[in-house]
Amino acid sequence: MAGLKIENVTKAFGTMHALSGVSLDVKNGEFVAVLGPSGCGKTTLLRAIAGFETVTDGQITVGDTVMSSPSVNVPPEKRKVGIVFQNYALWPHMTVAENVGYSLKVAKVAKATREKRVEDALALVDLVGLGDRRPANLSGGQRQRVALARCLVSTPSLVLFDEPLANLDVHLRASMEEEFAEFHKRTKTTIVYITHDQAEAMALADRIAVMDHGKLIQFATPRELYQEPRSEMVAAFIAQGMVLPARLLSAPDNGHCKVQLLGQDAVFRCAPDQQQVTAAKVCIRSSDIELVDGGGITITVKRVIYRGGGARVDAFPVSSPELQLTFDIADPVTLSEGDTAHIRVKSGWVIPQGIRNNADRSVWRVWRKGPDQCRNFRSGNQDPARCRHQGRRGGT
Ligand SMILES: Nc1ncnc2c1ncn2[C@@H]1O[C@H](COP(=O)(O)OP(=O)(O)OP(=O)(O)O)[C@@H](O)[C@H]1O
Repeated sequence: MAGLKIENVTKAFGTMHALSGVSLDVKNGEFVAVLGPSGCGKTTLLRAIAGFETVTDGQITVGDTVMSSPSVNVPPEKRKVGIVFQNYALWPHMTVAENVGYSLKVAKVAKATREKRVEDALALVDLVGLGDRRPANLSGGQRQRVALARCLVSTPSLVLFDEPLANLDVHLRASMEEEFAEFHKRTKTTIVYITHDQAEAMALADRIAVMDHGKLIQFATPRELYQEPRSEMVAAFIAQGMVLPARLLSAPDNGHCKVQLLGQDAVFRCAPDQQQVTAAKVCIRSSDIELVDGGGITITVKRVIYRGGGARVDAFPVSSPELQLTFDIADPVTLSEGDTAHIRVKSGWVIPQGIRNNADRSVWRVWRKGPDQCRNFRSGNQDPARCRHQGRRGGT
């Protein structure tokens, strides 16, 4: 197995930049998920790593070998990169063993060696004894494992998964998730796993690369993405965090800042180098909200959905009806639509404002691109802090 280094990769289709300055360092044996909304560039990145797409700029290295750059393009079959596709792509007229051993047969590997390697690959994915079956006589999960064995048989340097569970029903997905996790633990294969399903990415990956509009927004562990999102996009995308405006009342002290949120003072977690800005954005999770008898933030309940054991409540603060708050309450559920209630926000995270790494820099570009340079072209909001720092900050 080998590591993968993606340095400043850009891929343009005419004037359309499917990838813009993407950098990722995947360690040998690491499981990295690439996550993002539809059209963010996941498939283009996978195709560039596999060699199906050239790069316009930047460099892709597997182990010590440069595979892609504007002047180098190692063909896919010479990259030793295995791919597991969403639709399995198995030959229906071949047995499982024939499917798995096909590439070795084409490469004219001797029969005895071929059989041994097929057997070993089937053992790796727990399919011993099923070599004589045809794909039609396998379950969806077993077919996906045959596809994985087929890619492992040629001892790849790394394996790319292209939304491998997208075609499976919800129960099978859960059990395949477990199997992939177990497979990775056992074999320490370097894996790049493309998905738009964040639960899947969170469950499987050592680190997750969150992409948006062709850019890498944050590359971090699942826990860090959840607890310390470095941008509004990541905060809102991961586990549907609530992004709310707040006032920052103090400089960071031991990883915490005083904030004023919806008229209430609170102490939230913040980056140690959080800048002193007046207009901050904070991210809170439903578990950060608790009902209180009185005082706190007054809310109006918009919707209550019973979920067994309790309910999910959508509400808005009376002082800022344009905002939405979502939280869970346990049985017995006493709230209903139109009720007034009071909540307290126990904790939260101040979304950092500043640039510390490549992923953050790409967010900054988002801010600079609007007709007004201090306007976020996605949210349409203006941020005075961005305007103030604009003269100092680089990045285009
Ligand atoms: N060959 C191409 N020619 C022109 N534009 C392309 C081409 N391939 C991809 N794109 C564009 O590049 C952007 C990124 O596409 P890509 O397929 O990589 O996104 P994705 O994140 O995989 O999306 P999805 O999750 O929907 O598959 C999209 O806007 C897409 O239309």
